[in-house]
Amino acid sequence: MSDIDNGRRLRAVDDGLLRRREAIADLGDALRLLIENATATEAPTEELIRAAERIRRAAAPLGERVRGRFESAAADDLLGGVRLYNPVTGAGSAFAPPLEISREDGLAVGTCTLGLAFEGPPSYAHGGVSAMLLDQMLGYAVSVSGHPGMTGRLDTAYRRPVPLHTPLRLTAEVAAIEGRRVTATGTIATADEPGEVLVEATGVFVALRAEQAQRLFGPVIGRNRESRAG
Ligand SMILES: CCCCCCCCCCCCCC(=O)SCCNC(=O)CCNC(=O)[C@H](O)C(C)(C)COP(=O)(O)OP(=O)(O)OC[C@H]1O[C@@H](n2cnc3c(N)ncnc32)[C@H](O)[C@@H]1OP(=O)(O)O
Repeated sequence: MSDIDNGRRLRAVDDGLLRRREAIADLGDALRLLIENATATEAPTEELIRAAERIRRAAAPLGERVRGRFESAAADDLLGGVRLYNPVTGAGSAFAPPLEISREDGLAVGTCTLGLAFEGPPSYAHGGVSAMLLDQMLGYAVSVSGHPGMTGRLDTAYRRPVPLHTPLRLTAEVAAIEGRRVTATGTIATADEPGEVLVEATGVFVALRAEQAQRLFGPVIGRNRESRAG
């Protein structure tokens, strides 16, 4: 195959991957709409019965070819940090708000709006959801600092309830690095009142020893390398 043919083939692969990622994000949007509407609905009972049938029919073809626990999604790039089904940030995840994270002057800043599916106390977010968002925020700050690790401890202080249907602003930053331990702190506030902290968290992330990483993730990383190569 000539270099030009090779280039065309590579571009076709890239276009195919891009198209698949867009399709996954679009399916994720549809699923999130479904979850929010199914949580908020006061439609007649007959409509609920019909909807359940239609949803089961729509789900069936997706279940015909599935991956197992140790296979990452074909459209993911594990080593490159692309995780389309991350339950907090993944565009393809039905559960994910999704939280969008970027970096602003060394600070990780996240934005999302929580719907009724995330309700704990009436009209406010479930406390576990706030902890999940902060775990991801802190984990992101720790990863981009170049010292990735797994959450060993996450302490959350719930100062005020987190309102649903309200744009939120989250922050996170690394506070200390001591050997394999990285401490990070983070907050949740509303976008309108970023100075009023609703929830704050401190997390300790522990870098894995090589032997630990191999034991926990060896099978997944091995398969990811194989699929990249082939
Ligand atoms: C650009 C790229 C962007 C990518 C973005 C990606 C974002 C991803 C975001 C993802 C976010 C989601 C992330 C998730 O959801 S991670 C999923 C949730 N976490 C887990 O499942 C972790 C389960 N636990 C373990 O695997 C082990 O216990 C770990 C790995 C944590 C420790 O292992 P191990 O037991 O072998 O450790 P060690 O005994 O050798 O101790 C080592 C050091 O660590 C200190 N220590 C240990 N435990 C704790 C503790 N609980 N509190 C405080 N400190 C602790 C210990 O004192 C010692 O310190 P020192 O004595 O050396 O000073």
